[in-house]
Amino acid sequence: MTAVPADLGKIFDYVANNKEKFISRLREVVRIPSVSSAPDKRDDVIAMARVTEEKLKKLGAKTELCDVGMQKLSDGRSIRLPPVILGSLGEDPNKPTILIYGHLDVQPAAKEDGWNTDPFELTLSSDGKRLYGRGASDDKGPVMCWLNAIESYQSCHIDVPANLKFVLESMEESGSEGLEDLLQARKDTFFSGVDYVCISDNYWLGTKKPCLTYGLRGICYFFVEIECAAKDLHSGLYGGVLNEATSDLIHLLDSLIDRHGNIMVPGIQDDVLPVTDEEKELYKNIDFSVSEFKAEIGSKQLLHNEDKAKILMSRWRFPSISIHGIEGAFAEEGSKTVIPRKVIGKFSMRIVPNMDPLKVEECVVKHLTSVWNKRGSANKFKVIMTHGGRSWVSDINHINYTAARSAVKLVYKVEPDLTREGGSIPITINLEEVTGTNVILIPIGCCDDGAHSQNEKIDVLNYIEGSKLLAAYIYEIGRMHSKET
Ligand SMILES: NCC(=O)N[C@@H](Cc1c[nH]cn1)C(=O)O
Ligand SMILES: [Zn+2]
Ligand SMILES: [Zn+2]
Repeated sequence: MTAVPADLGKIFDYVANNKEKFISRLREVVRIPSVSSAPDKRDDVIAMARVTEEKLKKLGAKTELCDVGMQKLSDGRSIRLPPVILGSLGEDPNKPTILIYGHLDVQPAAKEDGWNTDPFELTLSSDGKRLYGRGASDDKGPVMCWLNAIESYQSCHIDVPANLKFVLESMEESGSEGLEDLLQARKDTFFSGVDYVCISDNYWLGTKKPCLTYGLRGICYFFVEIECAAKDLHSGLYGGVLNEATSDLIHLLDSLIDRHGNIMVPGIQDDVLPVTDEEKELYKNIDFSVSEFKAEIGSKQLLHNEDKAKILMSRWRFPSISIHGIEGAFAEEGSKTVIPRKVIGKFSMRIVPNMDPLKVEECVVKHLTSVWNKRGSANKFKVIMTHGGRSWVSDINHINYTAARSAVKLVYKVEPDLTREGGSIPITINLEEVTGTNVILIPIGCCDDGAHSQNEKIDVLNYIEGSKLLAAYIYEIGRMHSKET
């Protein structure tokens, strides 16, 4: 393994010596409940953007809070979308320019959902190893790692070897509404002259070995709505006299996937590319333990039980459908005997390269409409795709990946695995298109961080070494780019 250059060594020491300060930085932002899907939290989402903008300004960045318009809510109201931060630090024509993307919004979280601690109060575990809190790993922790890295360069009086541009949005967990239009509007201004794009918004495949990620699935999100009455009804007085909305909905949802996880929507598999022999080889070398994976999710039996490649392919390169919930259905404690008047089923399909969200929409709407017509219910039926984002696969031979691999080796002293991921960051492909350059995902946290789940955490080690990693990545881009040009 190569030795750490002296300047980078100083930066690594600074990061290590400022662990407490960097943890406090994360604590301050986890405290802001910036839940993008909750309209009543919109002021907090905006506050989070303002606080982060101030932090960037303190580091000397030029910033702009960009208005991206209004959001139409399902009840017909409109509220302002949170602003997107565009920032730039350095404009040296002799340096490469890296565009950094991150998001400041989080998934909802409540103590009653089963958190052991207040989700919006960053809490250190008693052994001092883990930091619990919503957004600790997805994605406030990684965004703070960038700030920690820049502060470390500046405090060590070491020139940052790249110009940095930032695009920090606050609607990622809700389909990145407004961002695509902003990218298009600023294509020839802010987003021009970018040499490399880097995103830290995903996770290691396991808990021990770092990885770099070159592919993501896309996502098509659907609402299917059934209405059976003008008001909620007493099931003793009205049960047995009408087709209930919830039964109709469950029938529709059950038509999407079979017991083996096969998607039953006709046309969906048509565009999925066959697995090549070359691809099969790649899966063989990936460090992934099926038993650890099963233990992590707490599931006794998987669909492809002991087959590592099949499990990874099901997560990374085949489509899947998940049913997320039913709005309007009784879900609280107790035994309420209600017939809900209207229910909305929410499900999504993760999509893979060569699949088009518009075609997916067409297939799903056609399938559900046909199942509905066969059902013969007199109720009202509506299905819509609320957002559709494409998948993304990158070129791992680009200098962006060479620099990141080298950075991982400098920090973690291992060669990273190159992975794809089943989650979606739909804006990734737009960032690639608008800048016309390569995108890399550098994950900071571990697979067991519990993003979107109860007790989300980031390991102190990942947060601190992650700050070093991003500093080393900037360093290696600076070094390799000047060699290349
Ligand atoms: N860390 C990335 C992430 O969690 N992305 C979300 C994106 C999304 C799309 N629609 C709703 N959320 C994901 O679920 O993959
Ligand atoms: Zn995220
Ligand atoms: Zn997320």
